[in-house]
Amino acid sequence: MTKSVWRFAHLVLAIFSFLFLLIASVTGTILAVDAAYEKTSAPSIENFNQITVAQSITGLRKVFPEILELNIDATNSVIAEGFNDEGEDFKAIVNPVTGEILAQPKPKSEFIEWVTSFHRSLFLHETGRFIVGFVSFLLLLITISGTVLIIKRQLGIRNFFSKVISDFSAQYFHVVAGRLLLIPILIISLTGSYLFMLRFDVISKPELVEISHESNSTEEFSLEDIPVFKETLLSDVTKIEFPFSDDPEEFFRIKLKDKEIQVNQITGEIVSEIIYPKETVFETLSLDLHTGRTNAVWAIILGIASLNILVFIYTGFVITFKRTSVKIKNKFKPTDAEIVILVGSEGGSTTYFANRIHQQFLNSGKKSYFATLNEYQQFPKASELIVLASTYGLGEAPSNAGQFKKLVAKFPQSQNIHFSVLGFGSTKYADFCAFAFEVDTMLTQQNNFNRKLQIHTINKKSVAEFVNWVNAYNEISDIKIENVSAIYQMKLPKLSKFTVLENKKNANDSVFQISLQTKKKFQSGDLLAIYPANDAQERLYSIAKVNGNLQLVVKLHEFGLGSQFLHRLQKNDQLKARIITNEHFHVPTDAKSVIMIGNGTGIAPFLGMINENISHKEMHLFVGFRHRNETVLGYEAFAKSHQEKKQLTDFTFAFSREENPKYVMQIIEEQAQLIADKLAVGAVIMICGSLKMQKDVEVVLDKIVATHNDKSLTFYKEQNQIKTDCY
Ligand SMILES: Cc1cc2nc3c(=O)[nH]c(=O)nc-3n(C[C@H](O)[C@H](O)[C@H](O)COP(=O)(O)O)c2cc1C
Repeated sequence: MTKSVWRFAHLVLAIFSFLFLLIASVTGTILAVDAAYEKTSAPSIENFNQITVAQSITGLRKVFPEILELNIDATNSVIAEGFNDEGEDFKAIVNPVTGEILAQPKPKSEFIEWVTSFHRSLFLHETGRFIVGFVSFLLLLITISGTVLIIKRQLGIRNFFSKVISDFSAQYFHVVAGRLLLIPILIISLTGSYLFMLRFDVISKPELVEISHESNSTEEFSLEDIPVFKETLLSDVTKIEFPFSDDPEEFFRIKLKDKEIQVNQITGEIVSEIIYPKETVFETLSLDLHTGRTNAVWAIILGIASLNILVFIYTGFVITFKRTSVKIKNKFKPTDAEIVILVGSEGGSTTYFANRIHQQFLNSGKKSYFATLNEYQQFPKASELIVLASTYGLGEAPSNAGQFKKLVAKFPQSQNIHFSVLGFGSTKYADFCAFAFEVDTMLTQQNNFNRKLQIHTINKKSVAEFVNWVNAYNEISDIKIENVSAIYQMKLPKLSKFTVLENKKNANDSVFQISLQTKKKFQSGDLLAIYPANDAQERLYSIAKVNGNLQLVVKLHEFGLGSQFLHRLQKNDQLKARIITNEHFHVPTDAKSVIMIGNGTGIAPFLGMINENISHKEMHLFVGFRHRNETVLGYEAFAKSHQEKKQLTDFTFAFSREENPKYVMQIIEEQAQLIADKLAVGAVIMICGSLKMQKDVEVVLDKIVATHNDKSLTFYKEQNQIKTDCY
C-alpha cells in the first residue's frame, strides 16, 4: 500500500473516533491515576509473594474461627469476611497470616464510579459499551497504520528509533510521542478490543466444565499440612471460600488465576477442578493490562499514554490542517492556460508558496493554471511552466508527484515552453532537493522545453530564499511577482481594524485618495493588505504616512476587486486589513539625499516620505502622469508647500497626454548629471509605480551611470542605493 493510502486510513479512522477517543483518553487518564493511587495506598504485606495458602488459612482460622471467605483484589489487599466472636458479620482488610485488621475496605468514590461508567459505556448501557469497544478497535487500527507511517517515514524498520527530522513541532511531537508510546497504546487498544470481543461474543468463551476426582484416601491432614495448600501461593489466588462446618462433605473452594479447585478439608484431596479456558485467562490478563490495577508503574505509563492520545489528536489535526489548508482553485482550464504551475508537496507548504504565485499571476490578468505534478497533461497554449517540488524519503517524489515521470513521457508538448524549477527540501537530508533536480534534468531532455531560470533550492521553507528566487525570476520576466517576504509567511495573518477618515474622489479622474486611521505602527513605503473578497486573497497597496494617518492613492479599475472595494468605502466605514512592513522601501535614515522616481499612483509612498521629512533631508521628486488633472494639481500644491517648508528640495512632473508629451524617463535623462553626482556620493534612488516604468527608468539610469560614473546600475543595486516597489 502506498504511503498516501496509509495516511488516508490513519486520518479517516482518527476523524471517526476522535470524539470518543477524547472521552476515553480523559477518563482513562483519571482511572489510571486512581489505579496507581489505589495500588500505592493499599496496606502492604511483607513478603506477600511468598505466603502460602496453608499459612494464611491456618493463621486466619486461629483469629477468626468463623471466617467464610477471603478475597484477594488486584492491589493484593486480602479481604476477610465471616462472623466475629460475637456472632456479628465482619469484613476487613487483614494481614493474611496474623489476622491483624489493617483497614476497612472502602467503596470507590462516587466520582471514580462515575468516570468508570463513562469510560466503559458513556452512560449508554450496552450501546455505549459497544461504541467504546469498537473505538478501542479503531484505536488499534490507528496504531497499526501510524506504525506503518513511521516506518515509511524513517525509511525502514531498522531506523524506527533513529533521529526524527521534522518540519514543525506538531509533526515532531506526533512522530516522537507515537514511537515512544507505541507499545502502551497498542496494549490499551488490543486489550480493550479483546474485552469488547468477549463481551459481544465475537470471541466466545467455552462453557466451564467441572472435573470430579475419585476420592480414595483415608489419610487425614491438619490444615497446615494439606499438600495443595502448602504448594499454592496466596498471590496466585483470587478467592477462598471456607467450608461452613466440619462436615467432610463441605469443601474449601479456591479460585486461582487459571482454575478453580475444591479441596477436602479432612483428606486434603482435590475433589474437583474447573480449568479456566484460555479466553478467561486472557480476559483477566487484559483487564490487568488495560487498567493497570495490579501495578502502579504500569498504571502511570497507561495514564501518560492515555493523556498523550489527546496530544495525538491535537497534533494530528494540526498536521492535517497544514497539509490541506491550501485548496487548489483554478479559473482557467488546463487547455487554455498560458502559465502552468505544478506542485509536488506532501506537507502542504510548497503548495502554499505555489498558490501565492498562482494568485498573483491571476491578479495580473494571466491565465495561470495550478495543479499537482501528478496532474500533468497536455497544455497546448502554455508558454511557461513553473515547477515547485519538495523531496521525501531517499530523494524521492512527494506523494502527489510520483506519477510525474511517466506523465511527462506520455504527454509531449508541441509548442515551446519555458520552464523553471524550484526545489523545496532540507539540507539535513543527504539528498537535498533531489527530486526537484531530477525534474529539472527531465524537463531539460524534453523536446520544446527551454530553461527560463536555473533551478533554485529552498532550505526548510526559507522565505528569504524564496524571495531570492522571486528576484531572479523578476529580473528576466515580463510578469513580476511580489518580493516582499511578509507575503509568503505561512502564519495566518492577524487583521486589524482601520477607520476611513476620508475618501477623496474626483469626478473626472479614476484615481482616488483614501485616508485611514489606525493604532498600528507603520512607515511610508510599507504595504497595506486588504481582503476584498473576505477570503485569503489579498491585495496590496503602497502606503504613505501623512500626519500620522495612513494614506493610499488608488486607481479605480473596472474589474479590480481591490480598487472597487476601496472606492466604495465611505467616511467612518471600518475595514479589516493588515500592514506589511516593507523595510526595503523605507527611506534609509543614513541616506543624505533621496531621489524619488515614480508614475501614477506610485507617488503614494513619496507623499508620506516628504511629509515626514522634518529633518530636511535632500529629496528630489520626479513623477510621470498622463494628464495634469485636478488630482495632479493637488500633488503639485502639496509639493510646492513642502518645498517652501524645505521638506522637498525640488520636483518635476512629466505629462504624457498633454501638449509636449513627456515621460518620466525623459526627466531622468535631463537630470543625468544630478543623478550621477548624487549616486556617486551615496544617494538612494527609490522607484515606485508600474513595472514597465521601472524597466524603462532602469535602462536610462544604467546609461547615465555608465557614462558619468563608469559604473553599472547593478553596482548601485548591490550597494542598496536602488530601491524599487513596482507592480
Ligand atoms: C519524512 C521526511 C523526509 C524528507 N526527505 C527529504 C529529502 O530526502 N531531501 C530533502 O531535501 N528534503 C527532505 N525533506 C524535507 C522536505 O522536503 C521539506 O521540509 C519541504 O519543505 C516539505 O515541503 P511540503 O510541506 O510541501 O511537503 C523531508 C521531510 C520529511 C518530513
